[in-house]
Amino acid sequence: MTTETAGKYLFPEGFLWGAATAAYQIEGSSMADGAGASIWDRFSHTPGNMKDGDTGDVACDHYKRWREDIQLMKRLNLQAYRFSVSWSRVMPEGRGAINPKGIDFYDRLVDGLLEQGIEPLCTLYHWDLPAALDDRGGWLNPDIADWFADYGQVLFEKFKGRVKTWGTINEPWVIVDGGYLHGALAPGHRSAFEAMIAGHNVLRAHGAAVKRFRQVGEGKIGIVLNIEPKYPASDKPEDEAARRRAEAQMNRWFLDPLMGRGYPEELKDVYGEAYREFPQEDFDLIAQPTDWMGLNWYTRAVPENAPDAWPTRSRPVKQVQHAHTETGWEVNPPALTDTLVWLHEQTGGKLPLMVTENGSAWYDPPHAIDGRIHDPMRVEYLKNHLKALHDAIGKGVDVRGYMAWSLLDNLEWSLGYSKRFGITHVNFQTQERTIKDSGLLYAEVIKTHGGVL
Ligand SMILES: N=[N+]=NCCCCNC(=O)[C@@H]1[C@H]2[C@H](O)[C@@H](O)[C@H](O)[C@@H](CO)[C@@H]12
Repeated sequence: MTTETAGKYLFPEGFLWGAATAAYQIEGSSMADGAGASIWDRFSHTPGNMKDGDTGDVACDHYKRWREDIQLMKRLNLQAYRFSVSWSRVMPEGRGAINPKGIDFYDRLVDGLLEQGIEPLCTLYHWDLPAALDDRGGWLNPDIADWFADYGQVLFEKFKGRVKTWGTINEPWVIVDGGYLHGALAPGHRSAFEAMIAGHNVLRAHGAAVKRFRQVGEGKIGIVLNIEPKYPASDKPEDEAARRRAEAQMNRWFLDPLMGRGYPEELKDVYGEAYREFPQEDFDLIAQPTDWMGLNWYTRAVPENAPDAWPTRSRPVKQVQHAHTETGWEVNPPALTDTLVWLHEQTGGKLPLMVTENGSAWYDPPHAIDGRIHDPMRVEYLKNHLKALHDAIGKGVDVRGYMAWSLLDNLEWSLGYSKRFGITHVNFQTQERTIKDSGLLYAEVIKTHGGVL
Protein backbone atom coordinates (compact mmCIF):
# COMPACT_ATOMS: atom_id res chain seq x y z
CA MET A 1 0.00 0.00 0.00
CA THR A 2 1.15 3.52 -0.67
CA THR A 3 -0.24 6.61 1.04
CA GLU A 4 -2.20 7.66 -2.06
CA THR A 5 -3.85 4.23 -2.38
CA ALA A 6 -4.72 3.83 1.33
CA GLY A 7 -8.28 2.47 1.44
CA LYS A 8 -8.73 2.73 -2.34
CA TYR A 9 -9.07 -1.04 -2.68
CA LEU A 10 -11.53 -1.81 0.10
CA PHE A 11 -13.75 -4.74 -0.94
CA PRO A 12 -17.53 -4.89 -0.37
CA GLU A 13 -18.87 -6.04 3.00
CA GLY A 14 -19.33 -9.82 2.92
CA PHE A 15 -16.81 -10.40 0.13
CA LEU A 16 -15.56 -13.98 0.63
CA TRP A 17 -11.82 -14.55 0.88
CA GLY A 18 -10.44 -18.05 0.53
CA ALA A 19 -8.03 -20.41 -1.15
CA ALA A 20 -8.50 -23.41 -3.42
CA THR A 21 -7.11 -26.92 -3.92
CA ALA A 22 -8.11 -30.14 -5.65
CA ALA A 23 -8.19 -33.70 -4.31
CA TYR A 24 -5.66 -35.41 -6.56
CA GLN A 25 -3.26 -32.49 -6.33
CA ILE A 26 -2.93 -32.45 -2.53
CA GLU A 27 -4.42 -35.49 -0.78
CA GLY A 28 -2.06 -38.41 -1.50
CA SER A 29 -3.15 -41.83 -0.17
CA SER A 30 -5.32 -42.02 -3.27
CA MET A 31 -5.91 -45.79 -2.87
CA ALA A 32 -6.17 -45.84 0.94
CA ASP A 33 -9.09 -47.06 3.04
CA GLY A 34 -11.06 -48.69 0.26
CA ALA A 35 -10.73 -45.93 -2.32
CA GLY A 36 -10.90 -46.90 -5.98
CA ALA A 37 -8.35 -45.79 -8.57
CA SER A 38 -8.95 -42.67 -10.61
CA ILE A 39 -7.81 -41.94 -14.16
CA TRP A 40 -5.04 -39.83 -12.60
CA ASP A 41 -3.72 -42.82 -10.65
CA ARG A 42 -3.49 -44.66 -13.96
CA PHE A 43 -2.22 -41.70 -15.99
CA SER A 44 0.47 -40.68 -13.47
CA HIS A 45 1.73 -44.27 -13.19
CA THR A 46 2.02 -44.61 -16.97
CA PRO A 47 5.67 -43.93 -17.91
CA GLY A 48 6.21 -40.81 -19.99
CA ASN A 49 3.08 -38.96 -18.89
CA MET A 50 4.46 -37.04 -15.92
CA LYS A 51 7.41 -34.68 -15.59
CA ASP A 52 10.14 -36.35 -13.49
CA GLY A 53 7.84 -39.40 -13.15
CA ASP A 54 5.92 -37.60 -10.39
CA THR A 55 2.61 -39.04 -9.14
CA GLY A 56 -0.10 -38.04 -6.66
CA ASP A 57 0.64 -41.04 -4.43
CA VAL A 58 1.82 -38.72 -1.61
CA ALA A 59 1.37 -35.14 -2.94
CA CYS A 60 0.91 -32.86 0.11
CA ASP A 61 -0.16 -35.82 2.30
CA HIS A 62 -3.30 -33.82 3.03
CA TYR A 63 -5.36 -37.00 3.57
CA LYS A 64 -3.37 -37.38 6.82
CA ARG A 65 -2.41 -33.77 7.52
CA TRP A 66 -5.85 -32.14 7.00
CA ARG A 67 -6.05 -30.97 10.64
CA GLU A 68 -2.67 -29.19 10.34
CA ASP A 69 -3.82 -27.66 7.06
CA ILE A 70 -6.99 -26.27 8.64
CA GLN A 71 -4.76 -24.59 11.25
CA LEU A 72 -2.74 -23.19 8.35
CA MET A 73 -5.96 -21.77 6.85
CA LYS A 74 -6.69 -20.07 10.19
CA ARG A 75 -3.25 -18.49 10.21
CA LEU A 76 -4.01 -17.19 6.71
CA ASN A 77 -7.29 -15.66 8.00
CA LEU A 78 -9.20 -17.64 5.34
CA GLN A 79 -12.99 -17.24 5.48
CA ALA A 80 -13.57 -20.05 2.96
CA TYR A 81 -11.83 -23.09 1.50
CA ARG A 82 -12.57 -24.44 -1.97
CA PHE A 83 -11.77 -28.15 -2.21
CA SER A 84 -12.80 -31.05 -4.43
CA VAL A 85 -14.02 -34.52 -3.52
CA SER A 86 -12.35 -37.59 -4.99
CA TRP A 87 -15.28 -39.42 -6.63
CA SER A 88 -13.50 -42.77 -6.43
CA ARG A 89 -12.67 -42.33 -2.74
CA VAL A 90 -16.40 -41.97 -2.04
CA MET A 91 -17.64 -44.46 -4.67
CA PRO A 92 -14.74 -46.79 -5.57
CA GLU A 93 -16.49 -48.03 -8.73
CA GLY A 94 -17.92 -44.59 -9.46
CA ARG A 95 -21.44 -45.95 -9.11
CA GLY A 96 -23.26 -48.15 -6.59
CA ALA A 97 -21.47 -48.88 -3.33
CA ILE A 98 -20.31 -46.04 -1.10
CA ASN A 99 -16.97 -46.36 0.71
CA PRO A 100 -17.70 -45.31 4.32
CA LYS A 101 -14.06 -44.47 5.13
CA GLY A 102 -13.86 -42.37 1.98
CA ILE A 103 -16.84 -40.21 2.73
CA ASP A 104 -15.79 -40.04 6.41
CA PHE A 105 -12.61 -38.19 5.37
CA TYR A 106 -14.68 -35.39 3.85
CA ASP A 107 -17.12 -35.51 6.77
CA ARG A 108 -14.28 -34.81 9.20
CA LEU A 109 -12.80 -32.17 6.90
CA VAL A 110 -16.11 -30.29 6.56
CA ASP A 111 -16.76 -30.40 10.31
CA GLY A 112 -13.19 -29.30 11.00
CA LEU A 113 -13.61 -26.32 8.68
CA LEU A 114 -16.96 -25.33 10.20
CA GLU A 115 -15.51 -25.59 13.73
CA GLN A 116 -12.91 -23.01 12.68
CA GLY A 117 -15.47 -20.72 11.04
CA ILE A 118 -14.19 -21.51 7.55
CA GLU A 119 -16.90 -21.93 4.90
CA PRO A 120 -16.49 -25.12 2.82
CA LEU A 121 -16.97 -24.66 -0.95
CA CYS A 122 -17.17 -28.12 -2.48
CA THR A 123 -16.35 -29.03 -6.09
CA LEU A 124 -17.85 -32.40 -7.07
CA TYR A 125 -15.41 -33.05 -9.91
CA HIS A 126 -11.88 -31.75 -10.41
CA TRP A 127 -10.61 -34.11 -13.14
CA ASP A 128 -10.11 -37.37 -11.20
CA LEU A 129 -12.71 -39.64 -12.86
CA PRO A 130 -13.05 -43.12 -11.28
CA ALA A 131 -11.01 -45.50 -13.42
CA ALA A 132 -13.88 -48.01 -13.28
CA LEU A 133 -16.09 -45.50 -15.10
CA ASP A 134 -13.40 -44.79 -17.66
CA ASP A 135 -13.45 -48.54 -18.34
CA ARG A 136 -17.13 -48.04 -19.24
CA GLY A 137 -16.32 -45.18 -21.60
CA GLY A 138 -16.08 -42.42 -19.00
CA TRP A 139 -17.03 -39.03 -20.44
CA LEU A 140 -17.69 -40.71 -23.80
CA ASN A 141 -20.56 -42.74 -22.35
CA PRO A 142 -23.85 -40.78 -22.21
CA ASP A 143 -24.80 -42.75 -19.06
CA ILE A 144 -22.22 -40.66 -17.17
CA ALA A 145 -24.78 -37.89 -16.68
CA ASP A 146 -26.80 -40.19 -14.41
CA TRP A 147 -23.69 -41.66 -12.76
CA PHE A 148 -22.56 -38.10 -11.94
CA ALA A 149 -25.98 -37.02 -10.62
CA ASP A 150 -26.11 -40.15 -8.41
CA TYR A 151 -22.65 -39.32 -7.05
CA GLY A 152 -23.70 -35.72 -6.47
CA GLN A 153 -26.79 -36.88 -4.60
CA VAL A 154 -24.63 -38.84 -2.15
CA LEU A 155 -22.75 -35.64 -1.27
CA PHE A 156 -25.76 -33.29 -1.39
CA GLU A 157 -27.54 -35.48 1.16
CA LYS A 158 -24.48 -36.18 3.34
CA PHE A 159 -23.49 -32.53 3.67
CA LYS A 160 -26.93 -30.91 3.62
CA GLY A 161 -26.90 -27.86 5.89
CA ARG A 162 -23.11 -27.91 6.21
CA VAL A 163 -21.89 -27.32 2.64
CA LYS A 164 -23.95 -24.47 1.18
CA THR A 165 -22.00 -23.66 -1.98
CA TRP A 166 -21.43 -26.39 -4.56
CA GLY A 167 -19.47 -26.45 -7.79
CA THR A 168 -20.38 -29.24 -10.21
CA ILE A 169 -17.43 -29.44 -12.55
CA ASN A 170 -14.07 -27.69 -12.59
CA GLU A 171 -13.07 -26.43 -16.04
CA PRO A 172 -14.89 -28.49 -18.70
CA TRP A 173 -12.50 -27.04 -21.29
CA VAL A 174 -9.37 -28.45 -19.64
CA ILE A 175 -11.07 -31.81 -19.02
CA VAL A 176 -11.86 -32.10 -22.73
CA ASP A 177 -9.04 -30.14 -24.44
CA GLY A 178 -6.42 -31.81 -22.22
CA GLY A 179 -7.97 -35.24 -21.80
CA TYR A 180 -9.60 -35.93 -25.17
CA LEU A 181 -8.27 -33.45 -27.79
CA HIS A 182 -4.54 -33.09 -27.14
CA GLY A 183 -4.00 -35.97 -24.72
CA ALA A 184 -1.76 -34.01 -22.33
CA LEU A 185 -4.00 -34.88 -19.37
CA ALA A 186 -5.85 -38.00 -18.22
CA PRO A 187 -7.24 -40.08 -19.85
CA GLY A 188 -4.79 -39.03 -22.63
CA HIS A 189 -6.94 -39.33 -25.76
CA ARG A 190 -6.35 -37.30 -28.93
CA SER A 191 -9.47 -37.03 -31.06
CA ALA A 192 -11.67 -34.12 -32.07
CA PHE A 193 -14.53 -36.59 -32.54
CA GLU A 194 -14.17 -37.77 -28.95
CA ALA A 195 -13.67 -34.21 -27.68
CA MET A 196 -17.07 -33.09 -29.02
CA ILE A 197 -18.79 -36.08 -27.43
CA ALA A 198 -16.94 -35.84 -24.10
CA GLY A 199 -17.57 -32.09 -23.90
CA HIS A 200 -21.27 -32.62 -24.49
CA ASN A 201 -21.48 -35.32 -21.81
CA VAL A 202 -19.58 -33.14 -19.31
CA LEU A 203 -22.23 -30.46 -19.86
CA ARG A 204 -25.07 -32.99 -19.64
CA ALA A 205 -23.63 -34.31 -16.38
CA HIS A 206 -23.51 -30.77 -14.99
CA GLY A 207 -27.18 -30.28 -15.91
CA ALA A 208 -28.20 -33.62 -14.44
CA ALA A 209 -26.42 -32.79 -11.17
CA VAL A 210 -28.09 -29.38 -10.98
CA LYS A 211 -31.49 -31.01 -11.58
CA ARG A 212 -30.79 -33.58 -8.82
CA PHE A 213 -29.57 -30.82 -6.49
CA ARG A 214 -32.91 -29.07 -6.90
CA GLN A 215 -34.60 -32.31 -5.77
CA VAL A 216 -32.40 -33.30 -2.81
CA GLY A 217 -29.89 -30.54 -2.11
CA GLU A 218 -29.76 -27.31 -0.16
CA GLY A 219 -27.78 -24.16 -0.86
CA LYS A 220 -26.36 -22.84 -4.11
CA ILE A 221 -24.89 -24.63 -7.11
CA GLY A 222 -22.87 -23.52 -10.10
CA ILE A 223 -20.11 -24.52 -12.49
CA VAL A 224 -16.47 -23.37 -12.67
CA LEU A 225 -15.08 -22.25 -16.04
CA ASN A 226 -11.57 -21.21 -17.08
CA ILE A 227 -11.78 -18.19 -19.36
CA GLU A 228 -8.71 -16.86 -21.09
CA PRO A 229 -9.52 -13.62 -22.98
CA LYS A 230 -8.28 -13.46 -26.58
CA TYR A 231 -6.92 -10.23 -28.05
CA PRO A 232 -6.06 -10.21 -31.81
CA ALA A 233 -2.35 -10.04 -32.66
CA SER A 234 -3.11 -7.31 -35.24
CA ASP A 235 -6.06 -5.52 -36.82
CA LYS A 236 -5.78 -7.76 -39.89
CA PRO A 237 -9.12 -9.51 -40.61
CA GLU A 238 -7.45 -12.93 -40.55
CA ASP A 239 -6.14 -12.32 -37.04
CA GLU A 240 -9.59 -11.24 -35.82
CA ALA A 241 -11.05 -14.39 -37.40
CA ALA A 242 -8.35 -16.42 -35.62
CA ARG A 243 -9.20 -14.67 -32.36
CA ARG A 244 -12.85 -15.59 -32.75
CA ARG A 245 -12.02 -19.24 -33.42
CA ALA A 246 -9.74 -19.38 -30.35
CA GLU A 247 -12.36 -17.65 -28.22
CA ALA A 248 -15.07 -20.04 -29.41
CA GLN A 249 -12.95 -23.14 -28.78
CA MET A 250 -11.88 -22.14 -25.25
CA ASN A 251 -14.21 -19.53 -23.80
CA ARG A 252 -17.56 -20.07 -25.53
CA TRP A 253 -17.58 -23.86 -26.17
CA PHE A 254 -19.05 -24.45 -22.71
CA LEU A 255 -20.28 -21.00 -21.67
CA ASP A 256 -22.71 -20.55 -24.58
CA PRO A 257 -24.65 -23.84 -24.09
CA LEU A 258 -24.77 -23.17 -20.33
CA MET A 259 -26.37 -19.81 -21.12
CA GLY A 260 -28.93 -21.49 -23.41
CA ARG A 261 -27.27 -20.35 -26.64
CA GLY A 262 -26.08 -23.75 -27.90
CA TYR A 263 -22.59 -24.24 -29.29
CA PRO A 264 -20.91 -21.21 -30.92
CA GLU A 265 -21.07 -21.12 -34.72
CA GLU A 266 -17.26 -21.04 -34.99
CA LEU A 267 -17.03 -24.52 -33.45
CA LYS A 268 -18.21 -26.04 -36.75
CA ASP A 269 -15.30 -24.28 -38.48
CA VAL A 270 -12.86 -25.40 -35.76
CA TYR A 271 -13.90 -29.08 -35.60
CA GLY A 272 -15.10 -29.60 -39.18
CA GLU A 273 -16.38 -33.16 -39.72
CA ALA A 274 -15.85 -33.91 -36.02
CA TYR A 275 -18.48 -31.32 -35.10
CA ARG A 276 -21.70 -32.93 -33.90
CA GLU A 277 -25.30 -31.78 -33.57
CA PHE A 278 -27.18 -32.92 -30.46
CA PRO A 279 -30.87 -33.08 -29.50
CA GLN A 280 -32.55 -29.99 -28.06
CA GLU A 281 -33.48 -31.89 -24.88
CA ASP A 282 -29.75 -32.10 -24.09
CA PHE A 283 -29.39 -28.34 -24.37
CA ASP A 284 -32.44 -27.83 -22.15
CA LEU A 285 -30.79 -30.04 -19.51
CA ILE A 286 -27.42 -28.25 -19.89
CA ALA A 287 -28.93 -24.79 -19.50
CA GLN A 288 -30.57 -25.59 -16.14
CA PRO A 289 -30.52 -22.28 -14.23
CA THR A 290 -27.70 -22.08 -11.66
CA ASP A 291 -27.09 -19.84 -8.67
CA TRP A 292 -23.52 -18.69 -9.33
CA MET A 293 -20.59 -19.16 -11.72
CA GLY A 294 -16.92 -19.68 -10.87
CA LEU A 295 -14.17 -18.09 -12.97
CA ASN A 296 -10.69 -19.60 -12.94
CA TRP A 297 -8.39 -16.92 -14.34
CA TYR A 298 -4.67 -16.93 -14.97
CA THR A 299 -3.73 -15.13 -18.13
CA ARG A 300 -4.75 -13.83 -21.53
CA ALA A 301 -3.73 -14.82 -25.08
CA VAL A 302 -2.95 -12.79 -28.23
CA PRO A 303 -3.74 -15.12 -31.15
CA GLU A 304 -2.68 -14.68 -34.76
CA ASN A 305 -3.92 -16.56 -37.80
CA ALA A 306 -2.02 -19.86 -38.11
CA PRO A 307 -3.44 -22.20 -40.81
CA ASP A 308 -1.24 -25.09 -39.63
CA ALA A 309 -2.28 -24.89 -35.95
CA TRP A 310 -4.78 -27.64 -35.01
CA PRO A 311 -7.67 -27.33 -34.37
CA THR A 312 -8.26 -23.55 -34.10
CA ARG A 313 -5.87 -22.43 -36.89
CA SER A 314 -4.66 -19.79 -34.41
CA ARG A 315 -1.46 -19.45 -32.40
CA PRO A 316 -0.78 -17.16 -29.41
CA VAL A 317 1.94 -14.57 -30.00
CA LYS A 318 4.23 -14.16 -26.96
CA GLN A 319 3.99 -10.62 -25.58
CA VAL A 320 7.65 -10.20 -24.64
CA GLN A 321 7.00 -6.76 -23.19
CA HIS A 322 5.18 -8.40 -20.26
CA ALA A 323 6.43 -10.70 -17.51
CA HIS A 324 5.66 -14.42 -17.85
CA THR A 325 5.27 -16.97 -15.08
CA GLU A 326 7.02 -20.35 -14.77
CA THR A 327 4.15 -21.91 -16.75
CA GLY A 328 4.83 -19.44 -19.59
CA TRP A 329 1.65 -17.45 -18.92
CA GLU A 330 1.72 -13.71 -19.56
CA VAL A 331 1.09 -11.50 -16.51
CA ASN A 332 -1.65 -9.02 -17.48
CA PRO A 333 -3.91 -7.93 -14.61
CA PRO A 334 -6.12 -5.55 -16.66
CA ALA A 335 -7.15 -8.57 -18.76
CA LEU A 336 -8.76 -9.99 -15.61
CA THR A 337 -10.87 -6.85 -15.34
CA ASP A 338 -11.83 -7.21 -19.01
CA THR A 339 -12.75 -10.87 -18.52
CA LEU A 340 -14.97 -10.19 -15.52
CA VAL A 341 -16.80 -7.41 -17.40
CA TRP A 342 -17.18 -9.74 -20.43
CA LEU A 343 -18.44 -12.65 -18.31
CA HIS A 344 -20.88 -10.35 -16.49
CA GLU A 345 -22.28 -9.35 -19.89
CA GLN A 346 -22.26 -12.92 -21.25
CA THR A 347 -24.24 -14.17 -18.25
CA GLY A 348 -26.77 -11.35 -18.51
CA GLY A 349 -25.47 -9.52 -15.43
CA LYS A 350 -27.73 -11.62 -13.20
CA LEU A 351 -25.45 -14.50 -12.19
CA PRO A 352 -23.24 -13.85 -9.15
CA LEU A 353 -19.61 -14.60 -10.01
CA MET A 354 -16.69 -15.79 -7.91
CA VAL A 355 -13.03 -15.90 -8.84
CA THR A 356 -12.59 -19.56 -7.88
CA GLU A 357 -8.91 -19.70 -8.90
CA ASN A 358 -6.24 -17.12 -9.57
CA GLY A 359 -2.53 -17.47 -8.94
CA SER A 360 0.91 -17.85 -10.44
CA ALA A 361 3.83 -20.25 -10.57
CA TRP A 362 7.28 -18.85 -9.86
CA TYR A 363 10.53 -20.46 -8.83
CA ASP A 364 10.66 -21.02 -5.05
CA PRO A 365 13.50 -22.89 -3.28
CA PRO A 366 12.84 -26.52 -2.25
CA HIS A 367 13.05 -25.53 1.43
CA ALA A 368 12.53 -22.42 3.59
CA ILE A 369 15.49 -20.18 4.45
CA ASP A 370 15.43 -18.73 7.99
CA GLY A 371 11.83 -19.94 8.19
CA ARG A 372 10.77 -17.74 5.30
CA ILE A 373 9.97 -18.08 1.61
CA HIS A 374 10.37 -14.75 -0.15
CA ASP A 375 8.25 -14.79 -3.33
CA PRO A 376 8.19 -11.18 -4.57
CA MET A 377 6.84 -12.06 -8.03
CA ARG A 378 3.87 -13.89 -6.53
CA VAL A 379 3.30 -10.99 -4.11
CA GLU A 380 3.18 -8.57 -7.07
CA TYR A 381 0.91 -10.90 -9.08
CA LEU A 382 -1.49 -11.23 -6.13
CA LYS A 383 -1.58 -7.49 -5.36
CA ASN A 384 -2.13 -6.45 -8.97
CA HIS A 385 -4.80 -9.05 -9.71
CA LEU A 386 -6.73 -8.15 -6.57
CA LYS A 387 -6.63 -4.51 -7.70
CA ALA A 388 -7.87 -5.61 -11.14
CA LEU A 389 -10.66 -7.57 -9.47
CA HIS A 390 -11.55 -4.48 -7.42
CA ASP A 391 -11.67 -2.46 -10.65
CA ALA A 392 -14.18 -4.94 -12.12
CA ILE A 393 -16.38 -4.64 -9.03
CA GLY A 394 -16.15 -0.87 -9.46
CA LYS A 395 -17.48 -1.35 -13.02
CA GLY A 396 -20.58 -3.07 -11.63
CA VAL A 397 -19.56 -6.73 -11.88
CA ASP A 398 -21.18 -8.83 -9.13
CA VAL A 399 -18.17 -10.75 -7.80
CA ARG A 400 -18.80 -12.39 -4.43
CA GLY A 401 -15.41 -13.84 -3.59
CA TYR A 402 -11.81 -14.72 -4.44
CA MET A 403 -10.13 -18.10 -3.92
CA ALA A 404 -6.34 -17.94 -4.26
CA TRP A 405 -4.78 -20.78 -6.25
CA SER A 406 -3.43 -22.45 -4.33
CA LEU A 407 -3.45 -22.96 -0.56
CA LEU A 408 -0.43 -25.25 -0.97
CA ASP A 409 2.28 -25.99 -3.50
CA ASN A 410 0.93 -29.19 -5.05
CA LEU A 411 0.95 -31.61 -7.99
CA GLU A 412 0.59 -29.46 -11.08
CA TRP A 413 -0.90 -32.34 -13.07
CA SER A 414 1.47 -33.62 -15.78
CA LEU A 415 4.03 -30.98 -14.79
CA GLY A 416 4.36 -32.76 -11.45
CA TYR A 417 5.86 -30.83 -8.53
CA SER A 418 8.00 -28.68 -10.82
CA LYS A 419 5.58 -25.77 -10.74
CA ARG A 420 4.75 -24.11 -7.41
CA PHE A 421 1.46 -22.11 -7.22
CA GLY A 422 1.08 -22.15 -3.45
CA ILE A 423 0.80 -19.18 -1.11
CA THR A 424 2.15 -21.78 1.31
CA HIS A 425 5.38 -23.59 0.49
CA VAL A 426 5.58 -27.37 0.82
CA ASN A 427 8.93 -29.07 1.37
CA PHE A 428 8.08 -32.32 -0.42
CA GLN A 429 10.93 -34.13 1.36
CA THR A 430 9.61 -33.35 4.84
CA GLN A 431 6.03 -32.18 4.13
CA GLU A 432 6.84 -29.05 6.15
CA ARG A 433 4.54 -26.15 5.35
CA THR A 434 5.88 -22.54 5.36
CA ILE A 435 3.60 -19.59 4.64
CA LYS A 436 5.27 -17.60 1.86
CA ASP A 437 5.46 -13.79 1.82
CA SER A 438 2.51 -13.93 -0.61
CA GLY A 439 0.51 -15.84 2.01
CA LEU A 440 1.46 -13.33 4.70
CA LEU A 441 0.28 -10.52 2.41
CA TYR A 442 -2.97 -12.37 1.64
CA ALA A 443 -3.67 -12.80 5.36
CA GLU A 444 -3.30 -9.02 5.74
CA VAL A 445 -5.53 -8.36 2.70
CA ILE A 446 -8.25 -10.47 4.29
CA LYS A 447 -7.82 -8.83 7.70
CA THR A 448 -8.10 -5.34 6.19
CA HIS A 449 -10.74 -6.22 3.52
CA GLY A 450 -8.24 -5.09 0.92
CA GLY A 451 -7.26 -1.96 2.79
CA VAL A 452 -3.60 -3.00 2.75
CA LEU A 453 -3.47 -3.00 -1.10
N1 LIG B 1 -2.00 -21.91 -22.08
N2 LIG B 1 -2.73 -21.49 -21.34
N3 LIG B 1 -3.52 -21.00 -20.78
C1 LIG B 1 -4.03 -20.96 -19.49
C2 LIG B 1 -5.10 -22.00 -19.41
C3 LIG B 1 -5.15 -22.42 -18.01
C4 LIG B 1 -5.85 -23.73 -17.96
N4 LIG B 1 -5.49 -24.40 -16.71
C5 LIG B 1 -6.07 -24.06 -15.61
O1 LIG B 1 -6.89 -23.19 -15.54
C6 LIG B 1 -5.67 -24.85 -14.38
C7 LIG B 1 -6.56 -24.77 -13.27
C8 LIG B 1 -6.90 -26.05 -12.52
O2 LIG B 1 -8.19 -25.96 -11.93
C9 LIG B 1 -5.88 -26.35 -11.40
O3 LIG B 1 -6.08 -27.68 -10.96
C10 LIG B 1 -4.46 -26.13 -11.92
O4 LIG B 1 -3.51 -26.54 -10.95
C11 LIG B 1 -4.32 -24.63 -12.20
C12 LIG B 1 -2.88 -24.26 -12.60
O5 LIG B 1 -2.59 -24.83 -13.87
C13 LIG B 1 -5.30 -24.17 -13.24
